[in-house]
Amino acid sequence: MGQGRRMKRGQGPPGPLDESLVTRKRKDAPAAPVEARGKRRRADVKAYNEAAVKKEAPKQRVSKKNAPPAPKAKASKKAAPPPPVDDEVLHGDSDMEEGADDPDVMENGLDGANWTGLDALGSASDSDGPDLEDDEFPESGSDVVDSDDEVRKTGMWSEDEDESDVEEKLTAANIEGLSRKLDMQKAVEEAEAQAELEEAAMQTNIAGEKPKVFEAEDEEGRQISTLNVQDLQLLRTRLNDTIRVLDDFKTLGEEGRSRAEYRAQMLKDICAYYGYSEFLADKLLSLFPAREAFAFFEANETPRPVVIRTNTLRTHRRELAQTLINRGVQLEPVGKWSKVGLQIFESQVPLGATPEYLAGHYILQAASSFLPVMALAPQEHERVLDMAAAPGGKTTHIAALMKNTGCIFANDSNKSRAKGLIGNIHRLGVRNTIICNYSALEFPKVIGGFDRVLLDAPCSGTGVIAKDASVKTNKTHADFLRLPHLQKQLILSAIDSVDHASKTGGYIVYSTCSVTLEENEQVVQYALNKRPNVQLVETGLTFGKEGFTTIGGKTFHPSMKMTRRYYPHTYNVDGFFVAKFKKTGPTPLNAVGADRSSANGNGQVNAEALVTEYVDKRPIHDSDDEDDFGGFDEEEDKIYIERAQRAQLRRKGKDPKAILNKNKLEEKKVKEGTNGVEKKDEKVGSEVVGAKAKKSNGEKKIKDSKAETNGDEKTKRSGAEVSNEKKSKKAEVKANGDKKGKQEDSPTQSARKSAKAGGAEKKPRKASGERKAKA
Ligand SMILES: C[S@@+](CC[C@H](N)C(=O)[O-])C[C@H]1O[C@@H](n2cnc3c(N)ncnc32)[C@H](O)[C@@H]1O
Repeated sequence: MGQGRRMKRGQGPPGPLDESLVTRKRKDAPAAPVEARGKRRRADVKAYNEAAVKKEAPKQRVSKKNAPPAPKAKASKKAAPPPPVDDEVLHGDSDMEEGADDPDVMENGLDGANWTGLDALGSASDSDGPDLEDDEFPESGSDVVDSDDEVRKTGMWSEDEDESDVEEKLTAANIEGLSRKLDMQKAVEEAEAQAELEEAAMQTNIAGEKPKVFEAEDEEGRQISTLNVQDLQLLRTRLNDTIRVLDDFKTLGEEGRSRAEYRAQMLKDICAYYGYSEFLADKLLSLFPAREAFAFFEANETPRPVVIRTNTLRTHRRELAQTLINRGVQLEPVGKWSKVGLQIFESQVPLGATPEYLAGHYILQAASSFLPVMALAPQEHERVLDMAAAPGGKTTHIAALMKNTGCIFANDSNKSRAKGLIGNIHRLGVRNTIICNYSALEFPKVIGGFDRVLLDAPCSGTGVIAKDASVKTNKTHADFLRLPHLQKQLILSAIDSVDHASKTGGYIVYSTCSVTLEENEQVVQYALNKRPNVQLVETGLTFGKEGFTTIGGKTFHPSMKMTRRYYPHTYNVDGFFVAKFKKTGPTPLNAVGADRSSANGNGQVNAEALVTEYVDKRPIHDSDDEDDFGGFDEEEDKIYIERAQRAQLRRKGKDPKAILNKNKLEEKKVKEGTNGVEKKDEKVGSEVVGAKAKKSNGEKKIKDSKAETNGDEKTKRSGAEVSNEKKSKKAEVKANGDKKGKQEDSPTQSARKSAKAGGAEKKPRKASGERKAKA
């Protein structure tokens, strides 16, 4: 925890829920701006929001001292009108099992702070799909997968109630608990607001007077640069003054001082006040105008609301809400933008240990983590790859949207995290998911041809500083080289793993819980440069700021505005980034040189491209359009396939010679016409051995891929002197023994390499050498 955070008033465990907001929310239209409250930080954020709306420099200081009196929300239970008719849903992202280090993991603290309100963010996107509709109005015998009927039938809502009835009752049940707290909260806030006003009256600069930001000493003669714990208030005052000046530099700037000097002072003060390293504070400060940056840093000091996502594979939202309310949980739907989430205001039971939690009726998940999955919009019966899936918040959401149909490959390179993924998948009743433990860089060699791919990339976590304050100080320049490099490689893997010809999909979603350019726009731009066969498309998300097209002298492709940015200070969600691509065609052979650098004024992407080792991750296509990728050498493939078959059969204790000879005989017959139609795929026992069989399903694909790899490796190891019988025999034994078969090249790649290395005619010779060796 940084110094600033430690020292700051009101820091530490999440504060109590400000229920005045809840009441206000019920009273006001959902999209109404949240009223300022007594707490200093929130007043600052409000001031920022107001300034942004009015687009004029605030005349007064922004701090709590200067904030206008906060209108008090009426706390009375009676005063609360019925809730909006539209059903809002709350959801969260990660599970408690997800581990404290996971950005998705929610803190246990409950804080209702919601100054812009998750409920004011537009309506749920289509991607929440019919599941969610069902969730709203479940019929008996609906699509709930597991039998938790006893939990579901609670009598709060009868079958024939309409939506508004349901909402009214849900609200009524909640409001009783909420209003008690509201009364207490109201009294505290009024006292606090009054104190702040008095304090502000004493300290506010006279309007129009130029703030003296660069005074070396405060009025008591202390050096401002050596401000200590007791001087936080002074630091804050100076921060406010600096921001005022930067807002209206012409009028308020001191003579002889440049903007850069004020900015440098602000940077210094932010580091001191909030406890950031100068490196990171500078990076974050550069993303926003001064006032907005301040709001961002402020928001990072407050926990985000606790949210749970209803698992529609097991229950319906309103039934879950009813059950939890009965257990003493105060909750409310998150907003119209999602139909599966519930925002938790207070709970008398640990949310990670309720019977409903253990039965998989919900998962604790940050609201922002819904967004990439909503953008992905997986369809029933599709094949979906979640490349970095652990601990599974998004995988299980995808499974719910797909109603447990189709097939999800949930991959994570971290074995222990993958175990958490397994746990969540079981708990939530997901049955359409295969878990893998590869580096995602190995895709699509592991398996490709997906309808959709989600890459929720490993990142620096600058969007979740409220959850993990260590990010403030532990991120270095090296991290912002290493992570973007990995992200760039991963995004190419993601693109190459998608089937551009998918009838229902062909989409890739890239997301991070970071707000830096390096991990977001620059990665997306890199993908556009390297893969001209993708383009950005709308995410379908109903809120979020547009991605940057120009910032700080950098220029990105105009379509970057279709990406979405989320910030704690604008939406009260974790900082997040979401981009959606559509793959429009196969990756061309000249992908390395593919360049859209005209879109990038600073040439940065190209420079990076030069130092980025190109890894060919084009999909191993098995369809008829393989020629698009340079074509196959059938003869050569046959040799590889045979080797793989032999190895496979030997592993199974069968005699490869006998079986393969028999096959050859049959093949000969077929070719001679003795056997009717020419067959391409043949079977040995129950094993599919034809290269083209891999298109039939994922499992077969993996088998073939492994088999091919064995053959490939063997070729490599035997080298150009395969005529040496001993060597090739050894190589074969080695390759066959390598059951796991660390995958290296696909047959296509291998063919390309060998063609480059010295002509196709060499290969058959090698192979015949090996055959001789075996004989
Ligand atoms: C942001 S987290 C994913 C959170 C997950 N999508 C969810 O919703 O629960 C990033 C994950 O990437 C994994 N990871 C890091 N490098 C990887 C790689 N090269 N291949 C696959 N996964 C990787 C990490 O282990 C981590 O679990």
